[in-house]
Amino acid sequence: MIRFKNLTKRFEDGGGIADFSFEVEEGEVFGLVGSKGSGKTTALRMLMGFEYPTKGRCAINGKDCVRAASYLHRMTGYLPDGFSLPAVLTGRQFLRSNAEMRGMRNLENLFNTAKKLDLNIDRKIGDMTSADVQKTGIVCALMHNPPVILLDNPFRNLDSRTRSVLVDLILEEKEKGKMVILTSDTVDIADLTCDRVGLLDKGSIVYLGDVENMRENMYRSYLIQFGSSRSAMQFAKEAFEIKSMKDRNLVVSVQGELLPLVRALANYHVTSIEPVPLSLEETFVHIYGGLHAEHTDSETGFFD
Ligand SMILES: Nc1ncnc2c1ncn2[C@@H]1O[C@H](COP(=O)(O)OP(=O)(O)OP(=O)(O)O)[C@@H](O)[C@H]1O
Repeated sequence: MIRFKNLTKRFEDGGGIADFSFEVEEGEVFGLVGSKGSGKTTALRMLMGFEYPTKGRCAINGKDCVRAASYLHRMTGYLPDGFSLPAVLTGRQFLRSNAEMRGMRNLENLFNTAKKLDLNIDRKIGDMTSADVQKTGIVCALMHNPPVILLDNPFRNLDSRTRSVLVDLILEEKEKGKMVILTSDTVDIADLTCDRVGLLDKGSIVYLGDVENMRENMYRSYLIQFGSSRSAMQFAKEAFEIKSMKDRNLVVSVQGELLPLVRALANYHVTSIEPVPLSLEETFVHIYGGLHAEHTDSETGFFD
């Protein structure tokens, strides 16, 4: 189990994290979601023992993350955010040297993961695209089959096809009983992969709970194109929240269940429906405003 107990880190610039207290179990994918500078990287670096807590502690399987850092590194796969790799090495050379450092003999998992991600490991890292560098980092984090997986912004730089491969890889790890924490600055990624999420705002967890629960309460908006502007105007009179209207296009918002919207649309000639992504701010307003947080320490006012 990964355990945060009142974990607090305060940097000189006032940033950091405040009073994290939660647990992540085996077979669970936990998402830390927040905007830039909200403390996601700090939380993972503290699990790696790279930063000393100002207060509180974090532990993995009962072992303190600072005191037992080198022991814990052996059982952890860590993908840092915005890392750089040695440009002169090929992917294969880099991954092999990491495998050697870990004392790995069987490289099957390394090659399989690279293959799933469609990564050519024989290219020089200096000649790789940013997506391939990210894939190399992901292979490095997963290749030794670690029970603990910490992925900082893992979907960064990846195209939509690779994103869905990575979602499958993460879900496979979960099925194997791994403990996974990943970070994201968008809720949709967490929605696809995580069992639970913690929404971070300025270093504090403002909402912690099941993705299922978040999804039920989540607002979603759809851009709906009708066959004619007359149909669009007719639909606008139905009992749905219309965010905007232009010619035969409506942006409609719904909370939770989609079925009522789908049922109502069945009576109209609709030519296309596209989801409109919510900004993190909108998500915060709807989720934080609409739900009682299971745990929130923002009122401790550490950063005040
Ligand atoms: N080593 C450090 N020294 C000083 N301040 C730091 C350090 N690491 C992080 N901070 C500060 O802590 C805050 C949180 O940073 P952090 O990198 O954890 O946020 P983040 O949510 O991961 O952001 P991003 O999405 O940009 O990666 C920021 O205000 C940052 O300036």
